[in-house]
Amino acid sequence: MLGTVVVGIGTAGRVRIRDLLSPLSSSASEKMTVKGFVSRRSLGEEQGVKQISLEEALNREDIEVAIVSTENTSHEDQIRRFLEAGKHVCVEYPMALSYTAAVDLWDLAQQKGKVLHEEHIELLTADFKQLKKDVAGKNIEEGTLHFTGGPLQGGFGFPSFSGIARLTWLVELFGELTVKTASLVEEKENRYMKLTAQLLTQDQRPLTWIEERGPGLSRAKNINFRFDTCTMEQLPIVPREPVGLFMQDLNLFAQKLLGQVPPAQLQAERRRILHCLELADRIQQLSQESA
Ligand SMILES: NC(=O)C1=CN([C@@H]2O[C@H](COP(=O)(O)OP(=O)(O)OC[C@H]3O[C@@H](n4cnc5c(N)ncnc54)[C@H](O)[C@@H]3O)[C@@H](O)[C@H]2O)C=CC1
Ligand SMILES: C=CC1=C(C)/C(=C/c2[nH]c(/C=C3N=C(/C=C4\NC(=O)C(C)=C4C=C)C(C)=C\3CCC(=O)O)c(CCC(=O)O)c2C)NC1=O
Repeated sequence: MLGTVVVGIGTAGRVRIRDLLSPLSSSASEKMTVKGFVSRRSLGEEQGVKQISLEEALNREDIEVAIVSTENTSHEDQIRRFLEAGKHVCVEYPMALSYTAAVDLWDLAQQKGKVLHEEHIELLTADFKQLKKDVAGKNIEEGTLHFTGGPLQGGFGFPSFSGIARLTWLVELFGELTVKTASLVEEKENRYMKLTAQLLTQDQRPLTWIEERGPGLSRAKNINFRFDTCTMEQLPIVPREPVGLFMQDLNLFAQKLLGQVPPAQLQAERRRILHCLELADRIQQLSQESA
């Protein structure tokens, strides 16, 4: 059994503990067992699981795996510590708030011979899986992905990083991209922000990504994809799948821990993750230059 610690008890961390306590039967995650959790607050217990200190989590030999579910600004440091301590790491996206930090972390994981896995539940949703099928084989001429949501608490980093899931959608659908322009409108007093990035596909087709957050904005993604043969103006409407998103991700991570994921798939994932973080970095740079 792979002893596991969960770090950070927010929405994601609680779901991680829940899933570890009742893994999907006959799945790789049955090989994981939760040994404790780490929090900066004194919580004592969570779902019957005991709080332990970060030091204990790093030093205990029966803990081989860490799931990092804290706010984004602390991911890099926590991943580094757990990898240095010889643990495998699963981190909620984004793994870091700069491209160079992410490259360093992947190098460290390789050097230590440990699995580094970045969760991407946005790729596991039923609507995305259908969208990917619908887009396959079509030629994009121009497209927009407009995300709206409520304001984020502090610690989530620049919006191209906290919104990496949208960038990851675009890259999964249309291939590697370049950034043409980017700008950020921020009204701190209103807790409002809007990031607009102009991207280009390898065929020089324009894609616009808008990430907009403010009070009263509900969590939604609007698309407008113009292809040579048709236009898509809404996400496919499909029922939710029976297995939860974080549970699907846990299974994928567990399969990596058990060596069941082909190297080519691991490499492709790593390349996509680094590409998206490089785009996020460039978007941040251009936004700050244009400000
Ligand atoms: N909630 C979701 O559905 C998803 C979340 N994620 C990722 O999971 C991670 C955690 O997100 P959530 O659980 O939703 O956030 P959250 O805000 O519910 O939880 C974050 C945890 O960090 C603690 N925290 C935040 N700032 C702190 C500070 N400055 N000092 C001490 N403690 C602090 C909070 O108390 C909480 O325990 C993020 O990286 C996010 O991008 C990724 C995909 C989906
Ligand atoms: C209800 C309040 C609610 C909160 C506070 C919330 C937080 C939240 N959801 C996220 C992603 C996400 N959250 C979800 C889904 C959910 N996540 C949930 O907490 C719930 C209940 C669902 C519904 C099934 C998905 C699928 C993602 C991946 C990114 C995406 O596709 O939008 C993220 C990561 C950053 C981001 O991509 O925006 C945060 C911080 N999501 C919420 O819905």
